[in-house]
Amino acid sequence: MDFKFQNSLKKLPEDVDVTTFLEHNYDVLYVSNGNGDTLMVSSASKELFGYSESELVGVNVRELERKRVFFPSATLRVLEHRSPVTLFQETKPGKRLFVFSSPVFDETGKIVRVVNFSKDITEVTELEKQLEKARTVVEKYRQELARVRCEQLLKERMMVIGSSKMEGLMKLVQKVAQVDTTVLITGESGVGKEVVAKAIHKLSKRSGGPFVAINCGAIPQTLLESELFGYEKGAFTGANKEGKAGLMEAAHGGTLFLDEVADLPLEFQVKLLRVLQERKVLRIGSTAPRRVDVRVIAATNKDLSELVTRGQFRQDLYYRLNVVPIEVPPLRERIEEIPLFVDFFLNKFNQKYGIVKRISEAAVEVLSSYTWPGNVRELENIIERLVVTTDKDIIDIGDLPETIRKGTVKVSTGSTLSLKELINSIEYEIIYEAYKRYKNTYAVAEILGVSQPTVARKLKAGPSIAVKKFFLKNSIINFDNLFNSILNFFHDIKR
Ligand SMILES: Nc1ncnc2c1ncn2[C@@H]1O[C@H](COP(=O)(O)OP(=O)(O)OP(=O)(O)O)[C@@H](O)[C@H]1O
Repeated sequence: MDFKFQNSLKKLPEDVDVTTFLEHNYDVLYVSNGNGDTLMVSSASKELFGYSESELVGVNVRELERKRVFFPSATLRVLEHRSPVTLFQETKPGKRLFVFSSPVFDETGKIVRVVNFSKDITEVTELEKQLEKARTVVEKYRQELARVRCEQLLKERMMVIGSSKMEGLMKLVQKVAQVDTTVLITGESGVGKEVVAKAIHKLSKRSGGPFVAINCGAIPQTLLESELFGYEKGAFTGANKEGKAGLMEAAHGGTLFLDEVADLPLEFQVKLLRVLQERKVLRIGSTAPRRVDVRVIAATNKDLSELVTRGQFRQDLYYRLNVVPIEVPPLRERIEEIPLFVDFFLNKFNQKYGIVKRISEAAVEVLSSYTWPGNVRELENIIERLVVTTDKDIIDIGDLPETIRKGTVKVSTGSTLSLKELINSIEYEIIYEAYKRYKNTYAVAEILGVSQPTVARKLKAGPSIAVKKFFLKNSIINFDNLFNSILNFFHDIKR
């Protein structure tokens, strides 16, 4: 009979590289007739199917599939679709085969043979499984390592993390540290944006590499390009004779921290964007770009999206930097951390100046009720000043600067609060303070001489929106501050 193989390769799905498959020798050849009866199996059949050639010849592949000698049967799929198939097959002795199966037609288009070439991939599959297991183990170790490193940060007392807000932030930091994505850290001045950037670097696989911080606002515009990208020898008058690598190259293998990124001039933003996209820098005066492997973390205390709207920051660069945004909350939103910070900085400056100063609980309490417009940096500066200037061993309330002792933040007389709203805010604060102490609206009602429903209603209503805005605007967070602020307010009015 005149058999001819269909020109089957052209009809295969594109992702199946059968040529490569056939070039690599197969382990078993299996031939059936157009009815699915086994005509011939090569000698590996005993090992791969659990049956010898003589046991299989004459048996129909439907029966063999039903008995799970092999499953699924490639021959049956070929008979069904009248075209070649490739599939993975499990066999009775637990082997896994990759099967390429093709029909053979006679002149009338009838399938007269189905030929299977099978490759034993059991070992490969086993290896893949082991690899997957190994990957899972590595991933577990990686996560564990990140956790240990994070603990280390705390143990080495590198940073204070003591509020639910900062704990949540650190969880995000641990996650982003594992991947090389660009991060944009936002937050008021002095909240610890650089500290967070350093933590990301420390927790990442780049921790062995450099951490290069650039204050984009502090470098004169004319020097930005040479500072960041470097220059070749003789690139411009006054340039170093040997040429110089820029900070970008200095950060190779590590992390580049672009602080105050909003201060970059627009023309320079285009150049930076190109470098970030291509990961290559071109030194001034050079024509050969150099590859740089850096992870970029940017920070700003400005609203970049607002600057984009105003056309002062390039939108494309904004998107490039704002892949993962992290917002560091101001110190007034994590006041529970203030005693930890006091302790942290006291230790730091005791060590720096080789002295042993302590601080009274009462002084810590006063420090904790101040609103810290300058955030952590302001608190740090004050502790340093106290350590250096206080004569006694124990720093007490009397040693604190007057502004902090009074707990006041200057209130501008341009306030829009009416007298009624001021009275409302005082009333609310009194009820709220009493409720904090007695934790019972009936007790509060009795002490303040009002009815319980009044207490409950006023507590539920809270201060008016105008009062809340007033509080925010003047950074008032507690009763002492409020009271002092209001006194100041009246004082200013009287003058
Ligand atoms: N969580 C923290 N633990 C310990 N020190 C901190 C922490 N946060 C901030 N600091 C300290 O406060 C000071 C200000 O922090 P940092 O420079 O990171 O703030 P920043 O937000 O980057 O400020 P800027 O907006 O001015 O660039 C630094 O001396 C830093 O060491």
